[in-house]
Amino acid sequence: MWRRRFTSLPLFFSHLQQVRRADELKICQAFCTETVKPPVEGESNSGRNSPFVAFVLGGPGSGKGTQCLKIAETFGFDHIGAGDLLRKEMHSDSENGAMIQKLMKEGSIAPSEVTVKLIKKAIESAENRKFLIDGFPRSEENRVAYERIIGAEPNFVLFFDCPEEVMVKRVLNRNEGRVDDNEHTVKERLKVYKAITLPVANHYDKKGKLYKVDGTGTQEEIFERVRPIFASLRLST
Ligand SMILES: Nc1ncnc2c1ncn2[C@@H]1O[C@H](COP(=O)(O)OP(=O)(O)O)[C@@H](O)[C@H]1O
Ligand SMILES: O=c1ccn([C@@H]2O[C@H](COP(=O)(O)OP(=O)(O)O)[C@@H](O)[C@H]2O)c(=O)[nH]1
Ligand SMILES: [Mg+2]
Repeated sequence: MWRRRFTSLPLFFSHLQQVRRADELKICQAFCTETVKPPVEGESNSGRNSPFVAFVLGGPGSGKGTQCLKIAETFGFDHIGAGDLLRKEMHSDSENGAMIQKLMKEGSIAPSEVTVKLIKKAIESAENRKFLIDGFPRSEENRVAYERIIGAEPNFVLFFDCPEEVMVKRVLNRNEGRVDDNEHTVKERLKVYKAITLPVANHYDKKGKLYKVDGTGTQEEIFERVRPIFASLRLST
């Protein structure tokens, strides 16, 4: 049976030397509380086998993908990049391909049912039961759709806090041939992020599930801020 346990609280706090007291309280709440919503019949995978899920949020270029790779490698999580799933769908023969490309170019958000369906499929097809869901939910509508279809809230939410000018610089230097890595789209994406995605972070903050990490500095420096959070998890099957 899949169960979550948060053990060794003293060890956990000793790891968090650089973390402010308020954040310690938040992360403690994050690991100690969990609300599981009643699932919609036939749509949910919640229950005894529900996976351990961390949403990873932050603006465009805040370093979500980069840090997820490190977390996945170090702590054995599967990394589900919502944007990566949509790009894969866009490059396939899917009926949604053209629509996704248009939305990405505009910096808009894809319909929830499309993204949640892709995420659900990725979760269900994995052997792993620990997931980082990177870049999702991007709107309150995304969040509600996920919680309804998956039938559970995330266990906690990691949030990379980064100044706009740093994020823009990183995006414009990303050089991965993405349709949205240009000055016009990044400006649109920042507007969408502030108006539509930040309320999702605020929602989880109010529930004590948000863990905010300073997203500035080198990749290694940032990972050293992230490491204690995951090092303190005690998951058992
Ligand atoms: N700490 C960092 N310092 C400098 N560049 C970074 C840092 N973290 C990531 N990058 C680079 O910035 C770009 C955006 O990072 P990425 O992880 O894709 O961010 P996000 O997924 O949040 O959009 C990538 O080219 C990445 O290599
Ligand atoms: O849940 C999601 C995730 C991504 N996107 C779209 O995909 C783009 C790129 O997302 P990604 O997470 O790859 O971008 P990042 O923040 O990593 O730069 C976003 O601007 C949206 O257009 C979306 O619609 N829903
Ligand atoms: Mg990314």
